[in-house]
Amino acid sequence: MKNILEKILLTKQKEVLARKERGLFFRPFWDYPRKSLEKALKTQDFAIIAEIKKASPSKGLIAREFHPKKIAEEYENAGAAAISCLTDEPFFHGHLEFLAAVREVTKLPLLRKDFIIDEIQIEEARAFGADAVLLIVAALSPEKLNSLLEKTYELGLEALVEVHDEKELEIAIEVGAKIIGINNRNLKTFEVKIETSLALAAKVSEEIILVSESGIKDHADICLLKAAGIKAALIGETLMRAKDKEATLYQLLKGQK
Ligand SMILES: O=P(O)(O)OC[C@@H](O)[C@@H](O)c1c[nH]c2ccccc12
Repeated sequence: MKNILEKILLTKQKEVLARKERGLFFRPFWDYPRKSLEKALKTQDFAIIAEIKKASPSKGLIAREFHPKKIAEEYENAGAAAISCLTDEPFFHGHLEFLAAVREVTKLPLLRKDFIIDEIQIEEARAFGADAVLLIVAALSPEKLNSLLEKTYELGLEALVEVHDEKELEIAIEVGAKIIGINNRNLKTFEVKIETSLALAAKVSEEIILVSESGIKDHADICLLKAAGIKAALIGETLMRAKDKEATLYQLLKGQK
């Protein structure tokens, strides 16, 4: 039996091949002023990257009503530092067009959240309005990670490099990642443990920006992260399920209404 990450990556390889056969089509959109994710994460006391995600393999359908532009506006009004938008179609019900739609309404840095295995997906990310891309260490050889990172910088984008354990963290540091996401969710088993972030944070030097990802549900979680010296979190489900996203984001940060 293949684990879910292996399944997703197989599907992704087919997607990339098909895209290459069709050729890239560019939207007429390219000189949008890029926003720095790094800067946005540094300027707040605790920064939240708010995620737009309709469904996931671990949770199924998360949001029945789904209007990416409206959600992006709510996130920006609520004081999110940046927005992450899922573009994977088969497993997360995302779309590249959601990214472009969100770009039209937000000035916040925008992250393309997908399983990136090929340079062409970074060109797409830029073409559809992203400022940054996610690169998952578990999905790539160190050589491929390196070349994707180079491509990212060459296109004027930034990368959130995702790790889940100490070995992956070492690789991320080795390739010079400036922003490292620690995924609390094991992509092979779906198990979520915030302790993953707490334990790995101690091994990272101050110049690197750490983002704790997945399973963050309340202010108590954020207090734990802060105590471990982590200054940013990527939050999807908790916000996507909230009727009042503004109030929920405020509660996450402040612990009260
Ligand atoms: O919805 P959550 O538990 O708050 O998690 C958000 C984010 O961390 C998660 O969507 C994620 C982390 N890494 C990924 C890689 C691909 C797709 C999705 C993800």
